[in-house]
Amino acid sequence: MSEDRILALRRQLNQYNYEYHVLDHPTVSDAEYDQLMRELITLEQQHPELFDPNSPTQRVGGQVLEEFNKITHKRPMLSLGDVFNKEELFEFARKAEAEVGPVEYCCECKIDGLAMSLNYQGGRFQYAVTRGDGVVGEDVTHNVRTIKSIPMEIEYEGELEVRGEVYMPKASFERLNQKRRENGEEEFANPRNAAAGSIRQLDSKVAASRGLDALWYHVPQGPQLGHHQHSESLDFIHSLGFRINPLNRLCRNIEEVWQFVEELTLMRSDLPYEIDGIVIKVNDYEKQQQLGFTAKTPKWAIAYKFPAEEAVTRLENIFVTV
Ligand SMILES: CC(C)(CNC(=O)c1ccc(Oc2ccccc2)cc1)c1ccc2c(N)nc(N)nc2n1
Repeated sequence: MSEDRILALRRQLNQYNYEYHVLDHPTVSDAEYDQLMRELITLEQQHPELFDPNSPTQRVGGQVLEEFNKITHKRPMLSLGDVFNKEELFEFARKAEAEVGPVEYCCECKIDGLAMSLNYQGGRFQYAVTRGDGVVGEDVTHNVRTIKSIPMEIEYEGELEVRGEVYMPKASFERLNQKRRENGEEEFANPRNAAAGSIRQLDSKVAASRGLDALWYHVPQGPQLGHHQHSESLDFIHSLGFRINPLNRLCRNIEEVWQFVEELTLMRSDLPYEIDGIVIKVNDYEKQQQLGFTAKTPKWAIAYKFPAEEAVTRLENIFVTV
């Protein structure tokens, strides 16, 4: 029966997407994947009554919007306070530990992309919304659907929100600017601008061509799922089929956090994506609750920011030309 075949093909192709884009471990050849996809496209054309926006066939884009709708976040997407050196970082830790005693920290790369919130209901992807001003963002569902490492179906029946960063890998950025140079178009200044420009395309075929990816780090339901960011929350997000950053690290104290900062400072240029800092979070949710928030930012998390690279490059140029 065609409907059974369509549902089976969708499940199978979603599984192959997960293996290829999340596990980096495909179990079928591209040829076999393409053949199944062609079969599903044909069957869906014969059965328009079975159209499903979450079908694997819809991930290549094709929807062109007139404008972006706005969506109000169910919970605010908070911003982070910044620190710029070791002294300020240690002061952040001293203040937190003065209030709640010794704490462990979860350290995560601060990917230089754009913050995104995904909504799922009944195990199915519903919409994606940008951070915007933290309260209201733009509905970019049609473009986020083309990011193949984002699952369209998850094993979670209730309503779930997952937050993270959509970004353009350095390799995609180089390819895109190479193409723009060849077409005499203006190049993007950096991967962050390129990602923001791509996710704000009204034509999802353009977004689909940009090689965007995403990494996830927050579920507002976190405290209901366990007691720590690392690793219950991160493991939960990963178990649902989302990509999380393997570089996330649990640090037993602020000295270990500083070791991690020094390590990442050295390896930053070799990463496949740009980072503009490291996010350091008090790992225990009860202690996060005790520390609370300022007007706009958590008192239990901080962003350690790297010195801006282009500034360093410019200085080098000045010395070189002199
Ligand atoms: C820590 C948090 C701000 C997420 N947390 C939240 O957004 C958040 C939001 C409401 C919360 O609780 C409230 C619930 C209702 C009202 C107010 C707060 C708790 C956390 C954040 C922000 C940016 C991040 C980034 N660029 N990279 C990584 N790796 N992690 C990041 N983490």
